[in-house]
Amino acid sequence: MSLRPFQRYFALLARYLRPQWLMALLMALLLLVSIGLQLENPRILGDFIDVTVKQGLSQTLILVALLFLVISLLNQAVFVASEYLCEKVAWTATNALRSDLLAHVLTLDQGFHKSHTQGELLERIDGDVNDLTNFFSKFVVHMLFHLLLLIGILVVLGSIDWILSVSMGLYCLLVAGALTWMRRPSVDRWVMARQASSEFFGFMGESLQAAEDIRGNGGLNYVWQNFYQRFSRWYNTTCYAGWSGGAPWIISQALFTLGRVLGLALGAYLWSIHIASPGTVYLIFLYSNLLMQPLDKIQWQLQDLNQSESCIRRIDGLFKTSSAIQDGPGAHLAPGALAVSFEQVSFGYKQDNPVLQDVSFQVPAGHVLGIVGRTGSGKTTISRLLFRMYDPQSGRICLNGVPLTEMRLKDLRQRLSLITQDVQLFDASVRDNLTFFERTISDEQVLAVLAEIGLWDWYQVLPEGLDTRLGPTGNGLSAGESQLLAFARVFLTQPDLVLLDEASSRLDPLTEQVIEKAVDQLFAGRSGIVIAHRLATIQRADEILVVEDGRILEAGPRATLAADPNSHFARLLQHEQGEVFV
Ligand SMILES: Nc1ncnc2c1ncn2[C@@H]1O[C@H](COP(=O)(O)OP(=O)(O)OP(=O)(O)O)[C@@H](O)[C@H]1O
Repeated sequence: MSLRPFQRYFALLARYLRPQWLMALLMALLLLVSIGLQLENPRILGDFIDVTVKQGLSQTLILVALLFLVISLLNQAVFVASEYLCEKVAWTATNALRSDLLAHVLTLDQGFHKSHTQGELLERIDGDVNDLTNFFSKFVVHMLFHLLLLIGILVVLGSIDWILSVSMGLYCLLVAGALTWMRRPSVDRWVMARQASSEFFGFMGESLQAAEDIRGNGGLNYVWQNFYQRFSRWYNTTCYAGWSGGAPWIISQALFTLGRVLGLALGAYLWSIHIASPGTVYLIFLYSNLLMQPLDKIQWQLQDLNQSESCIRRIDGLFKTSSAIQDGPGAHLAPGALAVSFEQVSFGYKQDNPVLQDVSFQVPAGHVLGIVGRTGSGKTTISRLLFRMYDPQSGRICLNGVPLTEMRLKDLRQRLSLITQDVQLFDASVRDNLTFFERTISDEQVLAVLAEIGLWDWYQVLPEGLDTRLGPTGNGLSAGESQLLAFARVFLTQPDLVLLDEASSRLDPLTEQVIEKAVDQLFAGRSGIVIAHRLATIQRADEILVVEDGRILEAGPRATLAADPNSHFARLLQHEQGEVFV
């Protein structure tokens, strides 16, 4: 049998139990005490029988009975204390593992996140770890506890007669071998069951998120059908994995019965050759019975390990998934407005499906670039590349002449801000939603920004001011108000390059006018990129880029292009009446 899975288990255990070594030590001590007490009680019972046979009812008998009671009570108290410690150790370890997994998943690139549903990731971060609770607490402790108990029983049996410990020891080896051999096949079945559960939760997450659209578009039947199919698959694979553990259980019960018979037979044999008294024969029977307890528990733990192993494999796999976007060495960018350059950039979300081809343009520091183009022409992709959500397949992108790949991701993203039409709000206070949990931003700064962008009236009716909770996904805010909050965030972070991707698309003309003034202030002393369908929203742009099918159709200073009647941009302007879409 390969030792690799065990190396994996112990690496994981060592990593998450080491910080709690004191608690784990205490747990081990209680364990030893409990073993001692469990081994002592049958001895007392044996003495009780021998005293009864020799002396009949006597004071010694009462003392022996009282001792038996005290030790039983003590054993229960030790058991409760050790269970408490097990739970504590397990929760601390699994919580640390959960946060490490979450931190790792958050560093993974956009490509990874687009190819996994939120529900699936939740199940992998929480569901898989949840199933390891027993592994972290009971597995080690119980395996250790029951192995020690098993050794203790064999030693005690050896103290009666060596034949007892040798024969029962051989029997234990036989049972352990059989259980290990039967354990392997069901691991893969548990992996399938875990995958089916991730897919089920992935689907549920997606459906709940889109509940409004599904109801509105009559898609309930589709949801029910899929719910049923995925749930059936989860149920069937879990049952299949569970049943595959049934055969080892039945065989182990048969082996345990064999062990009890062996104990009785050995006791009878020793009694027949006058080595054992009736009390000792009973003692041998009790210890043989007691031997079944560690064997049974070890068997159950090995069953549980099947499930744990499937989770450990998946957790391992997640940890081994690395981001396609690697952090740069940390090139420094001078403070102030940033110049942007795209140099022959080509990119596709899939290798053989180019979305941008040979795109080159420059935005001098402090200038604003307007990007226009038809739906699906690649405008948003340009902003994603600038944020290094993805890396281009060829060409390079620079800020102030420094390639993005040379910069630390954190430094890069601190210098840029992006507002899109999809504003992500959190179930947190208005303050936290605006400052993105940054405590160094004062309330005065927040209030000044709210007044500046026309949200003062909205703020004044908030029941608890900045402490008002917005509720899940910004409950209670209109789409336009959410977009205004996104503007407020950017005002507070003071970036050096601002990207607006259809940022004012959900605002009414009056609110847009208010925001426009604020945006003029925002662009002062900064560089900007504005992606827009409505030409009116790129009035302030210095340069214009017209994109079509992932290529640059036209580029140049806005004034020059507007003045050239042959330019594509001028033709678009000529056709613009009110709201004309490009
Ligand atoms: N995550 C993704 N995975 C695969 N293909 C994508 C992904 N995002 C966008 N695309 C595809 O890339 C192309 C360009 O998309 P992009 O969002 O950049 O266009 P756009 O010009 O911003 O469109 P719109 O004006 O509608 O926002 C489209 O064909 C789109 O289907």
